[in-house]
Amino acid sequence: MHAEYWLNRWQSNDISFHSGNINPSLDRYFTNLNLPVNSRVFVPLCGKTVDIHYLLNKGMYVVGVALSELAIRQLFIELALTPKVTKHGLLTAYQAQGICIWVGDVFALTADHLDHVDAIYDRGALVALPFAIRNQYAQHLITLSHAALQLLITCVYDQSQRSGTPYSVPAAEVQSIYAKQYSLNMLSCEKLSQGIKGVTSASITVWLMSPSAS
Ligand SMILES: C[S@@+](CC[C@H](N)C(=O)[O-])C[C@H]1O[C@@H](n2cnc3c(N)ncnc32)[C@H](O)[C@@H]1O
Repeated sequence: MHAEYWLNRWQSNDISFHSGNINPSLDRYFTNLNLPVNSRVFVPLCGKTVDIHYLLNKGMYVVGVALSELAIRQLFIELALTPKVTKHGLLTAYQAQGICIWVGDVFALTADHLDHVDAIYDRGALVALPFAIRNQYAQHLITLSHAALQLLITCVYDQSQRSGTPYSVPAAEVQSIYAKQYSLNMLSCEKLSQGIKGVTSASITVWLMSPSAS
């Protein structure tokens, strides 16, 4: 049901979540990640975000996962890269210089598929998932990446005023799913002047999450 919803959205080009511009919070806070060139950045539920172009231009190796093969074909066309495509069970890898995108369900991905991860960039991923699976997703990311440093962007609004994505993920929920493994630093929390999808009071919150010393 969940997969079908997203695949239909890509099929009908109903991709209002996709922006032609680099996410301003990524540009503002990328240096906070302090990543050397050739670091491996995991972009879960990546779609064809132009933030991947940004990360590649910063010399990062990008690893992503996305349900829609159509999105990933478009991503490689827009990057002007010809991927090598290989099947690995339930997943298909699209690879080119500096990038590997896994097409399939994020929950089918294992740490072996990803290899080492230096940082995670989550924009439009946690907030794309319903409450019932967000904790499972968060624990899965921790397992996949061994709790790699993470830049997380969420939106916050009164969920009772609308249903559907992007879901509101308030600070208390971020803390409850991530505080065990991470030290959480809210870099910013800014009101959206236009609100979000008809809800007038909404904000965007950016978190820098560093692995806790164990
Ligand atoms: C809100 S969009 C955000 C895409 C991208 N992060 C961006 O910022 O443009 C959510 C994306 O997650 C993908 N997706 C949803 N559930 C997924 C899953 N279980 N595994 C992999 N990708 C998934 C959808 O196809 C969609 O492209």
